[in-house]
Amino acid sequence: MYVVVNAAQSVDGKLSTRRREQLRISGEEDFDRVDRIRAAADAVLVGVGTVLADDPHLTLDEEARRVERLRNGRPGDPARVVVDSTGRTPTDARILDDAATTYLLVSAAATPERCEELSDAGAEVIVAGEERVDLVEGTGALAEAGVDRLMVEGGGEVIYSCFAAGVVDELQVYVGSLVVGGRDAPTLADGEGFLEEFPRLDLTGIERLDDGVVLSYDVEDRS
Ligand SMILES: NC(=O)c1ccc[n+]([C@@H]2O[C@H](COP(=O)([O-])OP(=O)(O)OC[C@H]3O[C@@H](n4cnc5c(N)ncnc54)[C@H](O)[C@@H]3O)[C@@H](O)[C@H]2O)c1
Ligand SMILES: Nc1nc(=O)c(N)c(NC[C@H](O)[C@H](O)[C@H](O)COP(=O)(O)O)[nH]1
Repeated sequence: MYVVVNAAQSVDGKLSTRRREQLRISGEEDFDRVDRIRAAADAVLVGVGTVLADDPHLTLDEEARRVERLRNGRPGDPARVVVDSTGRTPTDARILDDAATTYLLVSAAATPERCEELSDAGAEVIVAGEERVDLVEGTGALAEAGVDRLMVEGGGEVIYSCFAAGVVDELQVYVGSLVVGGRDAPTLADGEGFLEEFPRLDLTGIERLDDGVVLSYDVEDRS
């Protein structure tokens, strides 16, 4: 499986404000770039923190891209994936509508009752890990379900865990020209943080879009 992480951050590395409310960092050109990455992916993954904060839909904005996928024998929209240890995704979340398949990666900490409620609401529930979702196991299960190309759209906790699990191949970051600040605002990679063996990146592209810049990287020595 090939995994590409995409996020939009302020110049000081924040994904949103300290209130963890959705913040529009990207402009039109960058959202179009995001839509292109989604269109190339078999599935788009977010953490439950992002579902609770943003209630994202994660489908394609551009109808022509949906038509092109269908013409190539693929589902019109990529599948959606939520990393959600205990199954906190609301059953009326937009991500659970019938626009595309939605996988919920839960851990053994999710009760069977909650898993049943979520599968009744339309989710394909996959158990991976004991307390928290194990992303090596979870991405392995997605690969078995036919996901060859996975896009990770955040948030900061899940992006950190993807790097810690060694599953990331590529990172694209849009740096918007604003300062958000706040020691508690989510950043590109939160979690516990690395003390050694920092993931090293190879800068492959710099592009000016809207009033910001897209930085593209390959991950070196993916384990
Ligand atoms: N600017 C952007 O590109 C962008 C993208 C996505 C989200 N966001 C913002 O980020 C914030 C949400 O990010 P976040 O970091 O709070 O949440 P997140 O989306 O990264 O979800 C984290 C949650 O997932 C669950 N989880 C289960 N297993 C896990 C594992 N192995 N590793 C990590 N998490 C695991 C935990 O409940 C954890 O709290 C919101 O404010 C949202 O608006 C911004
Ligand atoms: N690329 C990008 N630029 C931003 O400025 C921003 N706030 C996000 N945020 C990502 C987050 O995951 C959002 O929830 C989804 O971008 C919403 O996706 P939908 O439109 O509902 O499909 N992403």
